[in-house]
Amino acid sequence: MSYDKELAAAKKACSLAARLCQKVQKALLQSDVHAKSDKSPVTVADYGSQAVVSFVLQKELSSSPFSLVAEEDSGDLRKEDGQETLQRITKLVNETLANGGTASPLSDQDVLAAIDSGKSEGGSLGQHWVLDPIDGTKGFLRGDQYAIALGLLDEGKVVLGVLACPNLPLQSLACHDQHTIQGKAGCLFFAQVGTGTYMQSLDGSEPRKVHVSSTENPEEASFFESYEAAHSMHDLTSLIAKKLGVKAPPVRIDSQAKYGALSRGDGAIYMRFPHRGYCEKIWDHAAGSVVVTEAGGVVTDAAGKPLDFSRGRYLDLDTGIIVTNQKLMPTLLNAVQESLKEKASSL
Ligand SMILES: Nc1ncnc2c1ncn2[C@@H]1O[C@H](COP(=O)(O)O)[C@@H](OP(=O)(O)O)[C@H]1O
Ligand SMILES: [Mg+2]
Ligand SMILES: [Mg+2]
Ligand SMILES: [Mg+2]
Repeated sequence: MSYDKELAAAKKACSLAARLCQKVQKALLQSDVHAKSDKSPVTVADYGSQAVVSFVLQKELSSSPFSLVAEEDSGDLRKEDGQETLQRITKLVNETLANGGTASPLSDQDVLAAIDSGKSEGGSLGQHWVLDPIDGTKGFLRGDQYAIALGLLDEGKVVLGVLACPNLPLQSLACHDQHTIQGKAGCLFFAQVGTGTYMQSLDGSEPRKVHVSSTENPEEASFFESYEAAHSMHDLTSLIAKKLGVKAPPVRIDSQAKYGALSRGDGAIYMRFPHRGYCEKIWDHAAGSVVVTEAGGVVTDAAGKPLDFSRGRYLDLDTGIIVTNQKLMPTLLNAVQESLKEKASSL
């Protein structure tokens, strides 16, 4: 089965959403940042990006039934003190759609409806789009890495993924000082199951096929992890890296830009170990995982099991997520399990 039509719509939707985000990041005002009920930040760009992607997908694929599992909802925008923010979002969405050649101005109500079409529960039957309108909101607020991440589930499996990374340079991160990483145009990664992973610049250069690093020697491998220590245990990853003999310091960047960078071989390993009690969401990994696996990589939980995207909005795992190439995976898995045991026995 080919998903060419869906892929074309997904690329268009993410590229437009990326433009909206770039505009907001340039002019970021403190008043555009709000705290959600779980205290995590959300900006007008998170909402605007979700509305743009949802609207473009529905317009481009109007003949197919539409189901979207997305991070944000419009609850706070419907409150009395959300009206001004909503108007700003509507204006941004309309400007972005008009610049992208998609006319028909949306009302505030249309924007609320577009955002709320992301309330699907997903699951193992039929097709569901999975969207993180801005993954790495904390990175976005710092002026660092973030991604618009869109995947498609078919019968519980991720069959396509698009990652728009507006601040990721086209050249390898290995050539950059990680504190000054900023790309001019940004990157668009896309993968369809069975056909490989491609990368192009967000302003539309010719796509090129990408592959994960082929290194078999963990000493030569560098590894990615979250910038935010609250999102992943940096002490545990440092123990694992030491066991593996990894020489390079960790590359800490926000968002699924890590999966994109790994898919083109900028580094060979990505490790993510949330603190106790955190439950991973499918939109934080759906697009990234297919981008990496189609580039020849492997994504598993810390027990070596593949990620199961068919169980609803959450991934049913509590230990962590590890990503690398096929040759390094057994060595990485060993080091992970030994380190987890050591950590448990030292508590
Ligand atoms: N305590 C926690 N542990 C692990 N992940 C967390 C977390 N709090 C938030 N996150 C997730 O980490 C994502 C960012 O990933 P990274 O750490 O790789 O930059 C966030 O996505 P959003 O920014 O879309 O909310 C959020 O879903
Ligand atoms: Mg968030
Ligand atoms: Mg996210
Ligand atoms: Mg997000």
